[in-house]
Amino acid sequence: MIKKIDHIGIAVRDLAEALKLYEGLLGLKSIGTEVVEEQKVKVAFLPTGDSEVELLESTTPDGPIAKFIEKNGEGIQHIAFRVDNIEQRLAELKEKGVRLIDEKPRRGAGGAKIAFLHPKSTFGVLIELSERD
Ligand SMILES: C[C@@H](C(=O)O)C(=O)SCCNC(=O)CCNC(=O)[C@H](O)C(C)(C)COP(=O)(O)OP(=O)(O)OC[C@H]1O[C@@H](n2cnc3c(N)ncnc32)[C@H](O)[C@@H]1OP(=O)(O)O
Ligand SMILES: [Co+2]
Repeated sequence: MIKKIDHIGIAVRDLAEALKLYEGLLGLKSIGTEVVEEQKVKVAFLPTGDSEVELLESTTPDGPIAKFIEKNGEGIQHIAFRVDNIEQRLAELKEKGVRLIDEKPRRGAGGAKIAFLHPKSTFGVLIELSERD
């Protein structure tokens, strides 16, 4: 079902400041920033081998990233797994009793189809499933 870790999502207050560390000091290279309106985030993706780091800054005080930082401070907010046939994966997980945040895929960064599983049903980790061509 899962092909690889697609990305690790890290919530930050200030994307430009975070890039100074990830690019300037750690030497990763952002492949570009993008606003994903539906998720109320501005993101940058930095490839690390076969997986990526996703830095997320909130675009509004009430978005999921702003709420996460308010409660927990900055840090790892989700892990994303690459899957095929996301609709079928979601249907199977739902049938097995896993709590879905998204019953149907939404559009994520780069046009990927994404859907989140609720951390209360995944041992405390917010899991994103991601399918892209
Ligand atoms: C652009 C895209 C892409 O990659 O393409 C993205 O990644 S967008 C990435 C940003 N988008 C998202 O995260 C969308 C999916 N997330 C959501 O729908 C929400 O953030 C929820 C995960 C449902 C949390 O909602 P909300 O903050 O309203 O609820 P809450 O604070 O009362 O949290 C309910 C319980 O879940 C826990 N909880 C909340 N967020 C968590 C997280 N990130 N990891 C682990 N646990 C978490 C809380 O501690 C709480 O547990 P206790 O009750 O024990 O205290
Ligand atoms: Co993500």
